[in-house]
Amino acid sequence: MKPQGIAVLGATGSIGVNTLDVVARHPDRYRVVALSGHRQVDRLFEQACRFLPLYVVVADAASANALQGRLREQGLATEVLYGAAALERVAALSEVDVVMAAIVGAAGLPSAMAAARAGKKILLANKEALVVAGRLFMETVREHGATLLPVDSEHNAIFQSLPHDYAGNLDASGIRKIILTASGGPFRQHSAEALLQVTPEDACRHPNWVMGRKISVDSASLMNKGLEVIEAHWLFAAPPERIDVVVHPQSVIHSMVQYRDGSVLAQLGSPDMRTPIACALAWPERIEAGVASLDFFSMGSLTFEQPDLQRFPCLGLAFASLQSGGDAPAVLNAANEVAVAAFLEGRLRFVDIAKVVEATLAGVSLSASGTLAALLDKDGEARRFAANKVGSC
Ligand SMILES: NC(=O)C1=CN([C@@H]2O[C@H](COP(=O)(O)OP(=O)(O)OC[C@H]3O[C@@H](n4cnc5c(N)ncnc54)[C@H](OP(=O)(O)O)[C@@H]3O)[C@@H](O)[C@H]2O)C=CC1
Ligand SMILES: CC(=O)[C@@H](O)[C@H](O)COP(=O)(O)O
Ligand SMILES: [Mn+2]
Repeated sequence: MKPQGIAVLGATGSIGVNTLDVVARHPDRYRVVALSGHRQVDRLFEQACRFLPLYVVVADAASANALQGRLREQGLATEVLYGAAALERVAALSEVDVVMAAIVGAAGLPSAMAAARAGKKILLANKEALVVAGRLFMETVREHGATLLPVDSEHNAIFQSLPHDYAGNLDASGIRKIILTASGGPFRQHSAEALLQVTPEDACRHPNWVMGRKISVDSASLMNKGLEVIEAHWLFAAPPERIDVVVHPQSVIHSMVQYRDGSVLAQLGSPDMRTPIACALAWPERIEAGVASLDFFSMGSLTFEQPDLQRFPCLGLAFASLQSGGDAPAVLNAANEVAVAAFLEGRLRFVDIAKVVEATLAGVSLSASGTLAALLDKDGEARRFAANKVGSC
């Protein structure tokens, strides 16, 4: 069997590194064609030396020139490209069969769309692409015969728990509800007063998962779960009222599908992203991912709670934006990206993230607009509004 060509966009991040860990276990199956990073050029250099891609992509010309020189010194033929257009180019290369979309934030949308337009097999970690442009992204996937496989652990669990021939109709498949599990994050048991004092380091200390800083803060605010509700809506054609969120602090059950006859199918596993990555890479086959089996006897109990929307309003805001439809989720996402960046830089309190998002949803005019250009314009407008709001918090 000829190895499949893979482009890992966001290779230097948490998902990217885990993807390369799985890929390295299967040199007979996968050949790395392209890797991208943004600021972590040293890490990208090491990855290029190990995986010998045809192309690497970095943020700017200066980094590209420096990296090209270092790679030449090593005798490597890898070509270094830079900028957003280069990400779109490598996502559509004829040598690429599979694109891992693992850039964080709305910045990952154009390259994920390019992969869809080129009819690639897309392993989607970048949930923000679906939050910003879910309808358009799903239409593009269908129109160009691309294959979309969810990598986000909850959506991968749902994908595994759905009928294999699921065609986007819950009723036709006898499904009552999609049940997303949430760990509750590092502040699950914090009082409202304690939340006033938390730091970026506290927020990035997730109880179960090791992840990038932006998604870690989203998990702490429950915005991650809100983004995942919107992601599930588009991936599985599930209306908001058919999506439930259940807090499950152990992160062993990664999500569930409840059927009409009372059955609930779930996917369980250790909290290790190599499992959903390997599942998506090899589907419908199963490959070794380097993840140990669950040890049921040492696991202790699995528990469940209601999410608390008073202390964690971001989840409610995300549901409300999904109900509003149109560009409201894009506005929610843009405001959240601005607020989270400000929090991580020490310019905003944790509790003010939700306030900035709420004010932006109320302050920016919302519309039913559908084109990518209109959504990106709205994203820019929402970012400017949110940045002003951060300044006045
Ligand atoms: N981490 C996890 O376990 C999970 C992550 N996800 C989702 O996967 C995506 C990636 O998350 P994660 O790996 O944690 O994030 P990281 O912050 O660890 O990595 C992000 C990657 O994107 C690159 N990047 C950042 N900004 C830009 C930009 N403007 N243009 C191009 N590339 C950029 C980074 O480059 P560099 O580091 O070189 O600057 C890095 O390679 C997110 O959408 C997240 O929600 C979903 C489920 C689980
Ligand atoms: C690993 C993964 O998929 C993350 O999105 C994870 O789910 C975060 O956990 P919580 O948002 O449930 O805390
Ligand atoms: Mn998730």
